[in-house]
This record gives sequence, structure tokens and C-alpha cells, in this order.
Amino acid sequence: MANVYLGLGSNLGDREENLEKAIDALNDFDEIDVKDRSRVLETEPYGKTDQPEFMNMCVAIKTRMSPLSLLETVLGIEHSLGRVREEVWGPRIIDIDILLYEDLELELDDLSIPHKEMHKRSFVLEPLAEIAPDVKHPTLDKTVLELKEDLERGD
Ligand SMILES: Nc1nc2nc(S)n(CCO)c2c(=O)[nH]1
Repeated sequence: MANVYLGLGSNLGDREENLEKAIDALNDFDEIDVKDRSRVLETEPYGKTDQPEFMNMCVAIKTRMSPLSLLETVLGIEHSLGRVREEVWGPRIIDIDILLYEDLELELDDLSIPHKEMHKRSFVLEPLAEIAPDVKHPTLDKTVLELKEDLERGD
């Protein structure tokens, strides 16, 4: 079973309910066990700022799925919860990002692991440091907590 960390976000509808539904949907798969979860944070929109505030959190899962199967699964969960991909950076009912998959480094057209932007995003590092402070980013060779502190310092 692989140790995987996911970033969840929502800024449309009942945001906390959307996050809970996404976690329940993950747990419904035999090949996925949700092992831990961070608290939910309300965060300012990053990137496209003229949109509603987000609710963000991170979860730790163990899974037998391959990275691409997991991607297909999380996209299916987003779709089942009503996510329509209109604006790239626009508001969304739910967003599930694969952040880390063991110490894998993967670069495909539709999937990069570790997530390319995770070290630039406080809405990811804050909740991720709560549940996985000592997990190492395999490319940057720093722990999640070190990345969070670097971002806070503006490094
Ligand atoms: N605070 C915040 N800003 C965001 N901008 C985008 S795009 N997203 C979607 C994540 O890729 C978010 C988000 O989840 N939280």
C-alpha cells in the first residue's frame, strides 16, 4: 500500500459538506483507506483572486491504486460531486489534488507528482504540515514543515 497525500478544496456551495462528501467517496473505494485528515481552513483565493474564499484541507490515504488509477478516481469523484471544468482557475465545488505519492517523482502530460505548485501554496502546506510535517518532498529534498517555513519566510 502506498502512502499518498491529497489536497482538497472547495469554494462553491456548502464547502465543508463538499469536502466531507469527497472524503466519504474516497473511503468508498476498497483500494483506498483514509488514514488521517487535517482541520479545515478558510483561505483566500490563490491565482484568480476575484472568486469566493476556499475551504481547504489535506488527507493522508493508503492505496493500492497506481498514480494514474488514483488520478482517474479523484477526477471521477470530482465529477460525481458536480465539478464542471469551465474556467481553469475558476470557482469549483470540489478539487482533489494528488500532492505526494510515496517518494515518487512523475512527470506526465496530465499528472505531475509531487504536485508542481504545492511548495508555493500556503493553503496546501498549512494543512499538510499538520498531518505530515516530516514527510520529505522527493524533488526539493525538504520536509513539508521546512517548505512551510520557507514559504512563510518568503524564501
Ligand atoms: N485558497 C485557494 N486558492 C485556490 N486557487 C485555486 S485554482 N485553487 C484550486 C486548487 O488547485 C485554490 C484552492 O484550493 N485554495
